[in-house]
Amino acid sequence: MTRSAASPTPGSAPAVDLEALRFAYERKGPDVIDIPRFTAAAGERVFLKGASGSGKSTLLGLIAGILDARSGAVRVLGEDLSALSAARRDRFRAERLGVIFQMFNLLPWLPVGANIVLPGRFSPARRAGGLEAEGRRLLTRLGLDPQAVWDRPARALSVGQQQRVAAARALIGRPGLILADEPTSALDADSRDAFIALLMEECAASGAALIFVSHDGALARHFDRAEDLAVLNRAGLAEAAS
Ligand SMILES: Nc1ncnc2c1ncn2[C@@H]1O[C@H](COP(=O)(O)OP(=O)(O)OP(=O)(O)O)[C@@H](O)[C@H]1O
Repeated sequence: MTRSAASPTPGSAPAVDLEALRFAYERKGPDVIDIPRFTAAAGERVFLKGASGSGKSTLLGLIAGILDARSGAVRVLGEDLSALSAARRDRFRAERLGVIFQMFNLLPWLPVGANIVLPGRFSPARRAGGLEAEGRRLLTRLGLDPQAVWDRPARALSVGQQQRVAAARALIGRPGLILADEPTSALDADSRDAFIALLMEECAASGAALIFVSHDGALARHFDRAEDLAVLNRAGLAEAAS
């Protein structure tokens, strides 16, 4: 289901470059991920389709440096993650990646605005420019009124609104790569299409690559390229999951 690929910026490292990547949750357990090769060019927006349990969140965890590969290479924005300590990987993630993960929810007791500008606390690189102005601009673009929500605790928003706040937080400070794990699951079809269109525009404007995973193949048409995890991942979890 490969579509036309975006042209990479000449001379820039791929956003993601996986080679002979294998991962298991248990030391002697079966592979959950077995991907011979996967690359996403700088600035490329890639859709990864996979059934529930096919390894989507696990793969994003490996690309984000949250999980350690059993073997193989995970290169992200030119950095070989296996060569970094866990602490350096955490810093790399804070400085260079934007994540919209099911498991990385907002801090519920913090106001929306504080959640959005949080990446700037951990990374000088993402502090450049007016963080608050940029956060308010992103919220507006994502269909939320900053006046109304900036000072409200995140937990007071609906799940769909919280997903949009998480998107603004991921985009702030122009990270080189955005990882998104089913960020539209709480949205109706119209809001979902609008959300994806805006996410794509914001990634294009900031030059960020995007890896977006979902079980919903209908979303593939929005992206530069679409891949099926059942084909990419030889661990063969998809049959078991479907
Ligand atoms: N912490 C864990 N420990 C052990 N096995 C796990 C763990 N997390 C996931 N798995 C297993 O790894 C496989 C892939 O899970 P993963 O969460 O990556 O799938 P997914 O495609 O993201 O699923 P979903 O769409 O339902 O979120 C599944 O068989 C799952 O049971």
